[in-house]
Amino acid sequence: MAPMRRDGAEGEAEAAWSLVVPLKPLVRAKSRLSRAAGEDVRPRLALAFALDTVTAALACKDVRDVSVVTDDRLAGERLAALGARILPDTPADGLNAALAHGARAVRARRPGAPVAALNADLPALRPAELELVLHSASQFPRAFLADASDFGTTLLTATSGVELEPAFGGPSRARHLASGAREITATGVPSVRRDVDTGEDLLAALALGVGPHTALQAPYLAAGTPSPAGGAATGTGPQDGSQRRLPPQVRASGA
Ligand SMILES: Nc1nc2c(ncn2[C@@H]2O[C@H](COP(=O)(O)OP(=O)(O)OP(=O)(O)O)[C@@H](O)[C@H]2O)c(=O)[nH]1
Ligand SMILES: C=C(OP(=O)(O)O)C(=O)O
Repeated sequence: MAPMRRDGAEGEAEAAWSLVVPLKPLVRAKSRLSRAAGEDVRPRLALAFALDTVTAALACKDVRDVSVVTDDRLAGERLAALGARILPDTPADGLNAALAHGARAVRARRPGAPVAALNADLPALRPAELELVLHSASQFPRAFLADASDFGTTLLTATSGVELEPAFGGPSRARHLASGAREITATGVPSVRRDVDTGEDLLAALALGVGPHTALQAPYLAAGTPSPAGGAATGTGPQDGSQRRLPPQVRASGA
């Protein structure tokens, strides 16, 4: 008998990854973007990144479901409306505890689930690139994808029956390598590696093409953000209302 797809139809088998996305309360999120975004735009950008990340993840055909671990009420409501499951951050003990909690919750419902932790700050994420990465990951018990700087990690996976053992934060590429996870070396997946921590990162994401939520926020950057040409923008910051407009490249939804 042909395997069942997640929509109940018969067809080609697909890996059914459960994704766990951690998200800090927006009031604290993306603190390194304060200078570039200003304090009013920063939490809105953090939410926009998460909405675009989760929208793209849910559109990936190898993703069965997305659970977001967050205590943020607004983010929880908006992400739930997209179709994500919201889990409170009950450990309240930082990023890795939140991810381990999310992975446990996923497997409490679906014991054999392959699980992937995905950062919430990937506003340029494209479903087809995520699919490529998850396909590579499915060949190893644990695997990870380094971020665009080759310093951190944007995605960590554990196939059925394998513990996730998340070790995110700072130089997590080296930590995940040392833990025995296999590094995913697939090329052509820049959107999955493009996390956004700084104004420069945001410009790089805009150049790749961001999702619609981020595109709505990105034009209103504070004057401290470097210009796309590499020079510093002039101005005195958001306090005096001097903000710079950048033309974001919005990618088509689901592209
Ligand atoms: N649920 C949960 N998510 C977290 C926690 N700490 C970090 N995250 C999330 O984990 C990912 C990477 O986090 P960080 O780089 O530490 O924080 P950030 O908000 O992205 O950026 P900075 O404030 O500039 O460090 C982001 O998706 C965060 O929202 C936590 O304690 N609980
Ligand atoms: C937490 C991580 O990401 P960030 O660059 O957002 O700190 C990480 O790379 O492990």
